[in-house]
Amino acid sequence: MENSVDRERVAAAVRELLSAIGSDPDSAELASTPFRVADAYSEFFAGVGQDPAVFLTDSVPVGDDTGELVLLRDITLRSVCEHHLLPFRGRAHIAYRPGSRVVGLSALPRVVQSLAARPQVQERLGEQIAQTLEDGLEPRGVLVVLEASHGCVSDRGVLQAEAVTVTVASRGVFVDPVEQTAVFALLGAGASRAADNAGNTDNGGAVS
Ligand SMILES: Nc1nc2c(ncn2[C@@H]2O[C@H](COP(=O)(O)OP(=O)(O)OP(=O)(O)O)[C@@H](O)[C@H]2O)c(=O)[nH]1
Ligand SMILES: [Zn+2]
Repeated sequence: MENSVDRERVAAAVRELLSAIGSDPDSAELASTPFRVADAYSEFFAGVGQDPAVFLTDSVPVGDDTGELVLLRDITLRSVCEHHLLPFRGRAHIAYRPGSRVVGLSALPRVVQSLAARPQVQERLGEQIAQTLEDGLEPRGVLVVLEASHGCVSDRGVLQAEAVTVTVASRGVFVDPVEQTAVFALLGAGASRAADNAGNTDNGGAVS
């Protein structure tokens, strides 16, 4: 997949950043840093300009007797907050009840990874994952639970190293809090935090 990150420009910006903080970008110790950071940014922002729908094109029809819950829990989540360009990381849980189509399980983490690899806020990321699945699979319902620790909350500012942000995004049948509860029960302890924070709207709740 094409990567839109311009490594040369990132490296030049990092040289400028190093100068701005009073370091010498030409010192032997920092000589490789600009391109190392550029390589890291190429990973962090590989999803910019990508269409995550491409990962759902191989969905397959299923019979009429489906519609029962599919849950892929504990998907590794790594993104970058758009406010501070610091990482936030944790887990994504995706539940859906199929309509007439299901998708290979690996497609779900690929959608997460694509949408996470761009400057994000957690609430929008969850909503975008839910909407991508809604549009691509036309399921009876989708529920996306994200749990993440934010570097900008843990390592600077309020310095809350233990704080975990839980967000919920729902579509279709999972807008109903009763339907959500069944998924939270399967998710166990992490899910009870989600349930506490979910509220009863289709946009879910968020606590930083
Ligand atoms: N809702 C939400 N807020 C976020 C997310 N990531 C970071 N933030 C918050 O965005 C806010 C940015 O606030 P600002 O006042 O503009 O920035 P700041 O002065 O660095 O804020 P502090 O972190 O409080 O020092 C902070 O409260 C962050 O905790 C996110 O994914 N969702
Ligand atoms: Zn931040």
